[in-house]
Amino acid sequence: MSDSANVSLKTAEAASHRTHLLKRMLKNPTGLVSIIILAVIILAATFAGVLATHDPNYADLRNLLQPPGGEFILGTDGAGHDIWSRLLYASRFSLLGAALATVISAVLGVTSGLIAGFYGKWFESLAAWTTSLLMALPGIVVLLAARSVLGPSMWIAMTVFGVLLTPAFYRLTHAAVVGVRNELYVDAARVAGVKDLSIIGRHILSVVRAPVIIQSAIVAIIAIAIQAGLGFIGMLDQSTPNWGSMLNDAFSKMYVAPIQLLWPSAAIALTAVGLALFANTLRDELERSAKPKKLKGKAKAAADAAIDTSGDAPIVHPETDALEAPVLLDVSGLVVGYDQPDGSLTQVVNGVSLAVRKGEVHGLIGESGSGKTQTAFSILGLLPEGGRVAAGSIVFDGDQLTDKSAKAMRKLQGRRISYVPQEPMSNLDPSFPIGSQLVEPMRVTLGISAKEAKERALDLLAKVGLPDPEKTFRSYPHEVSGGQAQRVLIAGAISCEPDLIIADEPTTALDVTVQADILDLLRGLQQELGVAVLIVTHNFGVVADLCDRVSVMKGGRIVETGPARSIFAGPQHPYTQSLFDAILEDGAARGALAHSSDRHTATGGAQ
Ligand SMILES: Nc1ncnc2c1ncn2[C@@H]1O[C@H](COP(=O)(O)OP(=O)(O)OP(=O)(O)O)[C@@H](O)[C@H]1O
Repeated sequence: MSDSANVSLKTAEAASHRTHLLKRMLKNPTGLVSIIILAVIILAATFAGVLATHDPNYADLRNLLQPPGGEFILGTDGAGHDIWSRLLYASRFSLLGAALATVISAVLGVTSGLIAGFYGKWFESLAAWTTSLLMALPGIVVLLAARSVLGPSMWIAMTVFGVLLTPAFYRLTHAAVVGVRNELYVDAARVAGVKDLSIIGRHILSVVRAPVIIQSAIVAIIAIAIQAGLGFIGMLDQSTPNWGSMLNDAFSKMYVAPIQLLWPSAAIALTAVGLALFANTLRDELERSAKPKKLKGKAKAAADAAIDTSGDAPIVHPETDALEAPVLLDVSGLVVGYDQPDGSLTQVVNGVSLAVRKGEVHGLIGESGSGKTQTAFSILGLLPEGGRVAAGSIVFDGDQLTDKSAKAMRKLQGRRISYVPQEPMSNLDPSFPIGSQLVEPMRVTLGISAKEAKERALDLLAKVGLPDPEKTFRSYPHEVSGGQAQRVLIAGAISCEPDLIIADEPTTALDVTVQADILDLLRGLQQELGVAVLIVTHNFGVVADLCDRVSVMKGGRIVETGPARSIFAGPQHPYTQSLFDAILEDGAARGALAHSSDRHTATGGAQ
């Protein structure tokens, strides 16, 4: 596609996104109310010259304090001004003043927050110092001082006020940017040569967008209130009507014509309500459009009706050993999918069936993207947002898991089904010592005391081969190696004596020698505890080392399944053959599957 075609496609997409956003805002009752309120106020301010029935500054001394109606729609004030006309011009004045303060504080605060957060260094120190200084200044005193030095102009007051409120935007932008500046995707974009401005625009602005929208509404509302306050005490230019001076006039005639207080008060209150509701709805709708959509009712039924599980049946190898153990986990016809905005379902697992017997190690092997993790996450009840089990069943020890609520699943997670993740480091919280991360789950799940949980944690750390359990217990995650962190997570996984451990590529993030030790550890523990293991891998070497049974996945389907030794002896599906060839090219499997029915045992020290 040519560059110009690309550009026009992007422009069209952006325009359609904006139209969708406006449509969604209008469909949302709160959004609709806020848009109506703000539209009325903005239109009144814009067309004040047309809508006003009198000159806002013309004082008709024959018509003081007239009630609403007739020639004077909202009556006249104590000086004979037409309230309707003054209210219209005052709206223009107040809205523009609030917009000026908001734009100044947002532009200064967001820009400095982005630069300080993204680049740090001296600018961050300078910005932090300036922010602290601005926050220490008493705002109203500065405004009064500015008024006496620079005059009664509302524009000057709102400019000063905008600068004073800069820290509000700076702090939230800075905090959000610091939170994402070291994310791996930001590093990856930097390494890929993406320019800083593009990284900020694409990865960082999207993070600060929501809080900035809410902050803008808050600042605009405060600016309107401050303006009204300054007008009320007569600190603003008297030649231009403003809501504050109208309030002051009404206040002084409160006992004679109390209704006059209503008009400027209603204008201020309605504007504040309109801005707050508008910002909330805009933020919600923007966030909603960034999240995957969950289909409901008829749309869900239609998507489910279109589920496609067609495809070749898997090659099933006959049982070579008479396995006596009963089935612990029975997955049947599992379909996992992600609902799409157009009402369709993107299937990522297409009718997977597999069974894991008590005490057996079942390998789920396949290329990247074949659906192994999605299958494992469905069993754990941990599918990412937007994903769902669209068909099929997952029966664990006689219990149907697909019907269970998230709360009911939490009773199984950790206690009866535990999980060993792929990336040990990102699964430990860097803010807490390792010991507390083992102790807390045990206290909650097993209901034991802190002392008992600590003793148990130290035993477990010793059991998973960590040379100095006391030291590891006190260490923070950054103080241990990747291999040690994985041992800690394995200790966590067995801490509540589960019936099934789901290990998702538990050695992928580790170096080769550590991988071997972790596999040895898993095998040793599995044999000692008799726990069933479903191990996700893309490596037949791991299968050779650990597994009794294997299911080979490709494109969301199981293509071949059976006892590991039988598949090793004669892989039948071309895809299984290619996976098998890959391991032979890399070197022989460590396991002794090809020679013996006993999986070999080796020892390895902690890394
Ligand atoms: N949150 C998501 N939304 C939509 N599709 C997803 C999501 N997560 C995964 N997928 C899709 O599901 C498919 C299967 O992914 P899965 O993570 O199960 O693969 P995998 O076999 O475990 O691969 P790997 O070995 O790389 O982890 C992929 O095509 C992926 O694009």
